[in-house]
Amino acid sequence: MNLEAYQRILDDLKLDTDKKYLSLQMPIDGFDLNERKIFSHFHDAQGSRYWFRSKDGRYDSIGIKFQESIKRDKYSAEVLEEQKTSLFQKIQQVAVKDGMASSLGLFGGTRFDDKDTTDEWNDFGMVEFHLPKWQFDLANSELFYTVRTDEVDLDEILIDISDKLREIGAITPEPAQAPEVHMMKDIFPEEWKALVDEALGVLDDTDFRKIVLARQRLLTFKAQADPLYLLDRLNDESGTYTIYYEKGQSIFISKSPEKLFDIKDGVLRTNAIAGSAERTGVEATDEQQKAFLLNDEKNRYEHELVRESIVQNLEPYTEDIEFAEGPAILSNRYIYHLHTPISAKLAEDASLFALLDAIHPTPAVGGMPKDKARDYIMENEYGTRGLYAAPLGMIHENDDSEFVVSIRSMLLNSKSATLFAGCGIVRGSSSEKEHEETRIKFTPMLNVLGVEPE
Ligand SMILES: C=C(O[C@@H]1C=C(C(=O)O)C=C[C@H]1O)C(=O)O
Repeated sequence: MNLEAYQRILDDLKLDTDKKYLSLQMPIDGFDLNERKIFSHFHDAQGSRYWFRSKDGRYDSIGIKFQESIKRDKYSAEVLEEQKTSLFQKIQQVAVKDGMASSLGLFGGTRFDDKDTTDEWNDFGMVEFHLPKWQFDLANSELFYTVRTDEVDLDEILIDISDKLREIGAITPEPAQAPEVHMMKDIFPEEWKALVDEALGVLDDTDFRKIVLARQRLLTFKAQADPLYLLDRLNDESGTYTIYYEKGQSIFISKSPEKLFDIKDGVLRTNAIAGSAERTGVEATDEQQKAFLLNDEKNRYEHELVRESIVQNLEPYTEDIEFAEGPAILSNRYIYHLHTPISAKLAEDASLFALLDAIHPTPAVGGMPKDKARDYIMENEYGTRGLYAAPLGMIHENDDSEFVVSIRSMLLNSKSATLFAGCGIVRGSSSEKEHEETRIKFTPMLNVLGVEPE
């Protein structure tokens, strides 16, 4: 950080007082920062923080203190586009140096559906994207510091920021303790199996082809879980996304293997993921598991439904859709999936929020046909999905973006955690096997909580 050179840029800057915010972009490579130190330093901002790290490392972004948010109670692509445009218009963006790598982003997403609830999801709105005061881009070692133009002092700001960064860099946080589990139980396990059997009946009798049904496991703790412990544990599983999202009194966490889509320079990339087999950790067995998955008719059928449906949903917004003919194996720590990468060039007039609406929920987490499956889930599943299986991620002014399907996830409120896991029900599924598959899918979140899976 070359403070003198950056100060010269600010000395020449004309502060635009018509804008509400000034957002300064600066390198932070001279400071020894990580998520643990940053969260530890900003503990007072609990309830207004996020960490988002993508699978391929393009994003490793931490946001502290939401300054302003795009919010809606009902999803409307048009209104959200307008809100996004008008939020970015309120910001004077200044880079203290040329040629920096990243751009200011908003973090957030939507709930799975608009089921009206007054329950444990209350802290998270239907649609919310946040502009944080501090946005650390750890992937590129850059910081976006966003303040109100009527509060900024251009002579002091750089010194204040660098003092703060030095202070954060010097922190050695205490080792954090796992939450002590008081009770762990599955929510309505038998009723869930009965619901799967009922859904199988519906699949036989109608044009329904797939319904994804999720269930929950509840854990209670002796005391509230320590965010620093959870952050440490989130580093434990590579090859997945990391979402850690605090809002009000709640924390939502996901270790999803599944990208919804990303957009860079007008090209959209997504993938079909469906079809699962346990990864045991025993090499010979795991080779058999993979071979089984690649050749199993039910899993292949389920996978093709998902791929077909994604391609169909993308068609109105894209040109030149490309994907491989057959699926490959996606290996996660506890589970294998079938997956097919898909890419397409975005049409000139494609809108980000319209695309989001068109793609979500993919049949990997909703079903087919999409709208009927969503209604079936809303009416029949126990509880509310909220952010489980919902799209969460980062968006930018130019529509570059990345969204995750927030599965392998949980909600923490006060002294409890609710874990979510679902699986695709197609003709030929068995409620016992699906119950077992969802049990395996709880493992990543149990691992984050430091709880041995049974
Ligand atoms: C719905 C979940 O997982 C989804 C369902 C899958 C399946 O049924 O085979 C596989 C991967 C995910 O797309 C979940 O983990 O909760």
